[in-house]
Amino acid sequence: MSSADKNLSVFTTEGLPDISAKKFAIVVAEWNSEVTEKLFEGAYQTLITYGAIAANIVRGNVPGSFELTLGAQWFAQRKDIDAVIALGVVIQGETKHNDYINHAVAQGITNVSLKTDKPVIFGVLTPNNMEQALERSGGVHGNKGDEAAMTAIKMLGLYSEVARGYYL
Ligand SMILES: Nc1c(NC[C@H](O)[C@H](O)[C@H](O)CO)[nH]c(=O)[nH]c1=O
Ligand SMILES: CC(=O)[C@@H](O)COP(=O)(O)O
Repeated sequence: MSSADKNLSVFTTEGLPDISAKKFAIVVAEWNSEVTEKLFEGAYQTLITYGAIAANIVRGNVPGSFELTLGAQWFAQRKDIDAVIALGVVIQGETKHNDYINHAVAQGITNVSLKTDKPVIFGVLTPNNMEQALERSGGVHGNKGDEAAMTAIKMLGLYSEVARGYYL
């Protein structure tokens, strides 16, 4: 299923955990900031809508999506941070540069998540053009930022269930 078949801002919300005491870091790439700001707004608002406290949401900017990995790691290593959301937009250019960035960030974010044992969410759009980016940042296909925030919330819920022996 692609974003065209599933609106990124529509998700199931039953059984979400209480996140009022959870602390989130949102790392935002400055490249294509007209789009990444929309991703940030979506992620921030979704966290607030589902119970996060504004004072428990911190933001850090990085120059480009390639730097999201290290930025995310700096936050994820902090004891007080429960989940990190990495937001970026890598638009296809004339060369394969975008492929290198995309694969590095996807793998890098995965590594940070596993290394720190915390949800580190891949909120990176990899569109062919700006039109596709806008469609996925509050346009016809919803907002990847909303989806990224909801993913963080759901992963925290699963973690707390597993830690409490819910699945034994
Ligand atoms: N072209 C895009 C970039 N490029 C910059 C890199 O992410 C990186 O900052 C640079 O290579 C220095 O390490 N970044 C994006 O987020 N989006 C792009 O479309
Ligand atoms: C992410 C990109 O593709 C861009 O920075 C590079 O564009 P190009 O491949 O046209 O050099």
